[in-house]
Amino acid sequence: MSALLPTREVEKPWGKDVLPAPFSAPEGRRIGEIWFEPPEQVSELLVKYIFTSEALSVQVHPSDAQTMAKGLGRQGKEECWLILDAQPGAKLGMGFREHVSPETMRAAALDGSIEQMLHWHDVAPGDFFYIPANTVHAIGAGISLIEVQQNSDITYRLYDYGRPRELHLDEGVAVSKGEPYPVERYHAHVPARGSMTLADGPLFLLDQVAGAPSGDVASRYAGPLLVIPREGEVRIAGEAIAPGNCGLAARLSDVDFADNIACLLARACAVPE
Ligand SMILES: O=P(O)(O)OC[C@H]1O[C@](O)(CO)[C@@H](O)[C@@H]1O
Repeated sequence: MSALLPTREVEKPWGKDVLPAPFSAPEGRRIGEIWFEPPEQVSELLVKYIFTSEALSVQVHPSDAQTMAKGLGRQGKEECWLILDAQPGAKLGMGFREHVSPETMRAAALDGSIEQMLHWHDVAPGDFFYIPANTVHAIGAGISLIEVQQNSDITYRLYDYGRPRELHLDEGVAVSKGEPYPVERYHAHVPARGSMTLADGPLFLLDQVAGAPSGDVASRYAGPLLVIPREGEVRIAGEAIAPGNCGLAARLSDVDFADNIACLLARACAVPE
């Protein structure tokens, strides 16, 4: 079986007609996301590339506990973003500048002023942010990023810049934290080549490695893992996986890390039943 995960191109109103190499958008289609279909062995994680020409909705995702309480099963969505490219002035909105009540949040979502109430951060390639469930957020225009997230498609849209898509105000306000996002806790700068732990549980692990992983990193990656090459081809059980793809390895020892490669490694953590 091939290590290469199948991809899915997702059209979005905020996507791009022309994608950066090695990707390409089919003629006349505005692609916002490239998904790598989660394999059975790492079914808890979804990896995406996201490309924006306009801002995404102002949105929020629920936690596992919240979706389980609603009888939806484990459908929480925490996510994290590694910025690959950002036009000058490109921004991410994360959390609020000041505390807001649910009533104020709802009214601001309805009249659009919620956009200005968010705390917007300028971003550049190498910026990394972890977004816990319940954080109100929005990805701005002019950004390419890699997203690693829990494998859930529950997004509650609070505001969509007047685009004719459904909003989810009741569900969204109910799970939103009306507070600032602790950016110093959840932000890191990731050098293009270099090894660094980006997410260390409790839901998933994410590491960047340049060349072979250290013994410490290797010891944390027992079992199946996802490999996302950033620079150079990575071989999984002899099969070359190039940047722009995502591969599944049954075990770390199946991955051949040449000295000149940089890639992301991801695996899900065991969660209590
Ligand atoms: O509802 P929108 O604006 O299309 O945004 C949904 C997208 O936003 C994200 O949650 C990123 O914030 C993606 O995982 C998701 O596909």
